[in-house]
Amino acid sequence: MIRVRDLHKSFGTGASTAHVLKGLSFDIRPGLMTGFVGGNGAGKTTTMRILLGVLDHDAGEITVDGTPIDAQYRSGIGYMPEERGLYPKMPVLDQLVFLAQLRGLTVADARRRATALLERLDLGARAKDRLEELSLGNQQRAQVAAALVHDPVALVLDEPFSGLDPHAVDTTLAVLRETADTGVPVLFSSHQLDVVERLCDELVILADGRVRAAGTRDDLLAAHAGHEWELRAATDAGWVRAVDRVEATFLDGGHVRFTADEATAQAVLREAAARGGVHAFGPVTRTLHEIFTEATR
Ligand SMILES: Nc1ncnc2c1ncn2[C@@H]1O[C@H](COP(=O)(O)OP(=O)(O)OP(=O)(O)O)[C@@H](O)[C@H]1O
Repeated sequence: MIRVRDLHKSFGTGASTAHVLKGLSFDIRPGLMTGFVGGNGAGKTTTMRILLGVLDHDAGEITVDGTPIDAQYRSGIGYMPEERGLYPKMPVLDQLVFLAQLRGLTVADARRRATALLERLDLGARAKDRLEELSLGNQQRAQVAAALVHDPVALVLDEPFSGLDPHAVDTTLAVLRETADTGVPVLFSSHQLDVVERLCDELVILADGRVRAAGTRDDLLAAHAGHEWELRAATDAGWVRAVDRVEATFLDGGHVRFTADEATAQAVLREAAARGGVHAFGPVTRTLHEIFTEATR
């Protein structure tokens, strides 16, 4: 497991110092896909660069299975940087083979792995094309292949799904999922909450240099469930406002939303039934989008 603890990072000096990471802590578990989400400038790319060692941190600790991360482990990480980084003029297959060789694979193994990956990512037919001849979405897939080609010990991917059509998202996801299933920790950042919600096992929500919420989607939904209820009564529900330990958050005729503990909510339900009937009643379910908006406010 990769463990990030109390990470701090500032840019600049004196009055222009920007404290970007302010004690960031989270885990990237082996075999799971961890989605790293946060608004623009939250510190996702900075954190990933520190993980890869291309940027130093000011304080804090990163460990892998309990020991401080080192250059050897870092050299085995598959990284897809925000600024991308393949050569536009070089054929796709050739540069994947080159990258894999740089990471220690033999030419034969490099070629075998690169060819298989391109096939898996639906890019087999473009293997001999120069990168610049590919559409942006296909270039993106080639970047994913580049992060995977050397059989990485971990994956750190900055916005791997941006610009991909839904089919390409699914294809890429399947490849990443297979990699995670071999026990590799996978961290990917994304602005697309719907994509993250669908694709990742765990989420880390970042705001203002700190982790604001983390866990599985269900953990987050449960932790932020609050105690809000929705009642659709057959008759006017204005009386709910006067009930002890109840706070109405929305009221329109027989439709009311209110916060209350479970027992009080059940008492409201019984009262509504006695007053003329109930069409619907239940807890208000939150969306991940609402949780994200609240956590990053
Ligand atoms: N080399 C640098 N020098 C100065 N400031 C920097 C540097 N790199 C990042 N920053 C600042 O750090 C903050 C966090 O940036 P970072 O790129 O990590 O955010 P992010 O969460 O990846 O954002 P986005 O989603 O927009 O890519 C920003 O305010 C950015 O301007």
